[in-house]
Amino acid sequence: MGRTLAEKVWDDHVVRRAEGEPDLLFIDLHLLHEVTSPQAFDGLRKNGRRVRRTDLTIATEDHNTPTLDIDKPIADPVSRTQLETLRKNCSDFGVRLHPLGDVEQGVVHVVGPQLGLTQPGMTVVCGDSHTSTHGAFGALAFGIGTSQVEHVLATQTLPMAPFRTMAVTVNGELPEGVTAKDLILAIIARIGTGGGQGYVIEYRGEAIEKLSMEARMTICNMSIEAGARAGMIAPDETTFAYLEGREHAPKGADWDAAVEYWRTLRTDEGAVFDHEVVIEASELAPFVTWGTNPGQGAPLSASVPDPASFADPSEKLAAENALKYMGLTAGQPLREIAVDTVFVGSCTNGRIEDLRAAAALLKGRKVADGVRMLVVPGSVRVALQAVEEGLDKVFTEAGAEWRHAGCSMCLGMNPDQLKPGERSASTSNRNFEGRQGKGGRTHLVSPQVAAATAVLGHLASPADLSDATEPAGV
Ligand SMILES: CC(C)[C@@](O)(CC(=O)O)C(=O)O
Ligand code: SF4
Repeated sequence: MGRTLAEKVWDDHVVRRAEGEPDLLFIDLHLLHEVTSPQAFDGLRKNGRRVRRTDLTIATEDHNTPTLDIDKPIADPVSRTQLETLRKNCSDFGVRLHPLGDVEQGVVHVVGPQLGLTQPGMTVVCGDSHTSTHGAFGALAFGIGTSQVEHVLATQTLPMAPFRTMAVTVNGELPEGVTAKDLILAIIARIGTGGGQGYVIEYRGEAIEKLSMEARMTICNMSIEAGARAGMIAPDETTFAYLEGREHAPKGADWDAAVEYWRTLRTDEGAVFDHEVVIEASELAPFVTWGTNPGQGAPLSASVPDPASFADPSEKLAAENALKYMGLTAGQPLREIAVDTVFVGSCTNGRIEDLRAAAALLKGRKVADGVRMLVVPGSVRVALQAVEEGLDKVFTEAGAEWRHAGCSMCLGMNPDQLKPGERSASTSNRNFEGRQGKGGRTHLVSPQVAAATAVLGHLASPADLSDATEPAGV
């Protein structure tokens, strides 16, 4: 029987297989950041171990870093300790580090692909659940815990329990104004935040093949929000074009050999997935979350749902609690929800394509009075590219704040936070209670919806900025 893409990559990395034991996989790329690496390095020290493959290991600073006054001492003592500890660990163990201020610094899941480190057919791990981002390249990429970070640092291998395979096939084409973010939010709403539990999801179909690499990264990034171990998209000409010439991508004859192998990384005809989901792209519309998990979302044209409409008792209770925390009323049109903050950034939507999309809508327009908009590039390279294209000027002239690269307001671990009761439209990936700051309320949106919302001051889409029409969505 044929094999799926995920099974092929897995099989190519088994270094030990024994009856009744998990396979031991070789890890091609290990990414580190300041939050989930300190204990792992301490474990190496305690056992007198070194980092087995420093050439396959790279670190960056992103979660605790400020996005303003980056040349000043880090004010917050916890953040300062996290960053100083990472710097000492990387120096002590000989691990490459791109620290705050370095031209290659940025959010770890933006930096890996941009350096050409993430490649088709690789196994990629990081102590971060959004490592699934790298599956956009046809890599088997997944988040790991601190003890697993230590195991990989020490051995460059990882014992892994087997996974099931799920195909999410998206037929047709995304309608105008409907983006990869709307698609992944709709998929999560469809299968639920636990629907992907134990699965590696392969996204397939015409609509997926038409996506850029940035859009594919947005999709794979949020696979974890459906509970999936990883998300993958088969590499193709779009992938190769993105990678060719990047710093760590193969060159010359190595490039040719690599592409020859990468072309084999496709699910075989006749291969059977454990589960299949089919989505009609034409039915989709701009999507926003109303609740406190990424699965509590709906088309922007809809209204806040009535918790009584949920048949499942746990979903009903979750909806009741969510509306309470979010300060929303059942039946309230989502377009009538006013926001005071808009955040464009994160490893979900902080790349140059995302900034271009937001800038295109903000050009010649103003951020609404009373709305604070932060635009935070996913990396310094993205920021430099944006400046070269004049996007920073578009944002500042519209009244938005143009910041330095980092995770920023995606999570409340650095100065960029919501105050209690503040409400944001955010291009990040999690809307949990307090995610962006204690008492903060988060609506997950695409960069396009974020920009339209910033201009109008309430959840809105590009169609609301003009007399364009858009599908209502399902
Ligand atoms: C909390 C932070 C370290 C993290 O990056 C962790 C994770 O994704 O696993 C997140 O976005 O939640
Ligand atoms: S941008 Fe957000 S989701 Fe991504 S790694 Fe940083 S904190 Fe995690």
